[in-house]
Amino acid sequence: MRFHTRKWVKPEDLNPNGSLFGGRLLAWIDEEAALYTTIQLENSKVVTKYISEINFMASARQGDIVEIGIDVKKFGTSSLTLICEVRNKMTRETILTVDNIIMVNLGADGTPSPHGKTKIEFVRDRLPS
Ligand SMILES: CCCCCCCCCCCCCCCC(=O)SCCNC(=O)CCNC(=O)[C@H](O)C(C)(C)COP(=O)(O)OP(=O)(O)OC[C@H]1O[C@@H](n2cnc3c(N)ncnc32)[C@H](O)[C@@H]1OP(=O)(O)O
Repeated sequence: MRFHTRKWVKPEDLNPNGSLFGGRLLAWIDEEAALYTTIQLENSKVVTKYISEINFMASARQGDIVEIGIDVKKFGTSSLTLICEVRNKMTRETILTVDNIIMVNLGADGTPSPHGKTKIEFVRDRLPS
C-alpha cells in the first residue's frame, strides 16, 4: 500500500477529549479516495457510493502526523473498490482500516459509466518519455 498523503493534526481537528475527531478523519479519507479515483480513472466526475465498516483501533493527538494509505482492491465496470489504512507516524500505530470503499465513475449525464481501466497506472507512465 502506498501512503500518498500526510496530515498534521491541528487544534481544529480535535474532539472534546483532545484526540483526533473521527469525522475529520473520515472527511480526509473520502477526499483522498476521490482524488485517488479521479487520477486513476482520469475523470473528475466520480462519487463515493459505499464505505464499509470502519474499525478505529487507535487515535492521534495534536501535533501528530497521520498518513493515509490507499490501494485498489478491484477494478469493476463503472466502480473502483479501494482499501484504506491510516497510521500514526509518531506512535507507528494503525489508527483505522477500511476494507471497502466503492467509488463510481460517472458519465456526463451523471449516471454510472464504464471506466475501461483494469490496472493501477502511475502518472509517470502516462507522460511521454
Ligand atoms: C487530474 C486532477 C483533476 C482534479 C480535478 C478535481 C478533482 C476533484 C475530485 C472531485 C470528486 C468529488 C467526489 C467527492 C466524493 C463525494 O463527496 S461524492 C458525494 C456522495 N455520494 C453521492 O452523492 C452518490 C449518490 N449516489 C448516486 O448518485 C448513485 O447511487 C450512483 C453512485 C450514481 C450509483 O447509481 P446506481 O444506479 O446505484 O448504480 P449501479 O449501476 O447499480 O452501480 C454502479 C456500480 O457501483 C457498484 N455498487 C453499487 N452499490 C454498491 C454497494 N452497495 N456495494 C458495492 N458495490 C456497489 C455496482 O456494483 C456497480 O459497479 P460496476 O459493476 O459497474 O463496477
